[in-house]
Amino acid sequence: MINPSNNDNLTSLSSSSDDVARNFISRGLIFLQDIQILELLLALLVFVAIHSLRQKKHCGLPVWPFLGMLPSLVSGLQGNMYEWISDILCDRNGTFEFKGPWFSSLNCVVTADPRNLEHLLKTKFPNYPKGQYFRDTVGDLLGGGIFNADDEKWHRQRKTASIEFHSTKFRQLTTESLLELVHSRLLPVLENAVNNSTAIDIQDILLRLTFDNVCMIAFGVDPGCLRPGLPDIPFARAFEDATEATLLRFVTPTCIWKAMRKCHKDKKKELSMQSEDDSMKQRSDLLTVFMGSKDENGNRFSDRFLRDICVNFILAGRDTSSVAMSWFFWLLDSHPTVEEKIVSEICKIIGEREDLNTKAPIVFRPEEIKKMDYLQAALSEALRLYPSVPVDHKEVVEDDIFPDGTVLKKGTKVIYAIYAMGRMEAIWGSDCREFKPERWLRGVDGRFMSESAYKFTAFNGGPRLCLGKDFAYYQMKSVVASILCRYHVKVVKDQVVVPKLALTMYMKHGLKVNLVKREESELQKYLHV
Ligand code: HEM
Repeated sequence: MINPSNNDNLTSLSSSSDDVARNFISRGLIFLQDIQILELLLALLVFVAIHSLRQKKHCGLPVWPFLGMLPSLVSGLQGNMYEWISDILCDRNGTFEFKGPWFSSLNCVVTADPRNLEHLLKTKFPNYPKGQYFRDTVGDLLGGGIFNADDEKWHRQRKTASIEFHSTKFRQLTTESLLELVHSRLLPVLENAVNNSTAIDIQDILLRLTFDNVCMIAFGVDPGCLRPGLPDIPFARAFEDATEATLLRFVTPTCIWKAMRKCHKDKKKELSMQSEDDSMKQRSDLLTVFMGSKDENGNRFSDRFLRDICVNFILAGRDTSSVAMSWFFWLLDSHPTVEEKIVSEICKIIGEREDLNTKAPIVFRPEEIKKMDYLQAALSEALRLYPSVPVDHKEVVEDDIFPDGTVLKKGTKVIYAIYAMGRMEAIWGSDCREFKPERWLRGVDGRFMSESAYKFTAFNGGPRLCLGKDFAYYQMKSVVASILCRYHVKVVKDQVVVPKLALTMYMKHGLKVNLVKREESELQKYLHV
């Protein structure tokens, strides 16, 4: 208790009341400071909100101080990124400028305007190379290979590969290897699944098929991914890991290089033996052709460069067509009339055979595959809506202006949104989101008519048009026709189908299907129309 007569007590009373006052003042000051900080934060928030709202009206997307459009990109990444880009591009009449955070190199121009595509892929081709940024990102995996090369380095590879792709020997190799793969490997695996009544992941099976096929074409070696039991192949797994790692820029794909080095050392040994043994069958795979070629100085290509060539070709031809077929089968599941028309076309073509034997298993001939116009239209329509390469990119060398008026500064990155292009009413009309193979057919006899490569950009366009386009169509038509004339492909209930965020548009969860044998009577019905 406090005694008023006691000085000490009084002193202590007065000092404690001073303390209380001091405490009170300092707390008040802290409180005021807190309020000021709060006010400041509130003011900043209001500023940012007003700023972003004003920007939204101005540019289509909010541009946040320091962060640019990053918050919108992050929220776009939560859902379907490609749909998000498509919506913005439709809203912005085909082109928009993405502003990344100030500390990043994400600034770029995104376009889906065919006039701009023609400009950058053809008219001003030298001004739009892949560029340093791309080379730095994927250089560890692609090295100096065709995908990663520009200018003379690209031109040299393109010329050699182009001659090879158009040679009779190469066409023969691709046709024969595909026939073998379909009949000795794909169909037995499918038949096995039918007999065991098991659902299969058709995307996985098709990826295995095209991986084996492209390895046979690129360096004459069959890795055997598509076999009963669907074995895990370390080389294929290493390739997958390395491409995924490249996307994330955490790359050290030594495992691939070791595998590639081994393949091509074996090939060197084989070639040296070949010169000794003339009776050995002549090989016509890409590696053999490049090993026999010389550079502009008359020197043989280095081992490292040959390895890059192989990696690039595998990457180009490995997943693109299998992924396209997977999306195609998924679309077909909900479009039975399209399926009926494809089967009817196949049967009609088979029915024209003079030596038709309805009891023998159907093995398509190359000239029959080429006649399948409706099937080609249906595959093109699937690729229009689900292009295997959903976005691609270039870098601006010198300041330029796009035909739509967009100003481009030297060094700007340009993204062309192939997926979004299939969803632009301005390009394909109001039914652009519908799966309609008929839009590719012309005339009374319904012949397939290709579209401008700057409108339908699934295979790129201009001097860098996909080198494997004809082969890819041939491969996809052979595989699809061989499956559809034997089975109905039914997607399992509750299958979630969404694209994976990667350089190639895989289905994130694969595509589980049940195969149902097609009745003989159904084929007979079409055979006699
Ligand atoms: C549906 C199947 C395919 C699609 C949609 C497709 C699409 C493309 C695209 C978009 C490009 C341009 C890539 C870029 O420059 O960034 C390209 C280039 C290329 N494709 Fe394909 N492709 C397919 C199948 C194939 C196949 C099966 C092969 C080979 C066996 C192949 C070989 C190439 C090559 C070598 C290039 C590089 C051309 C160059 O840069 O000059 N493609 N392809």
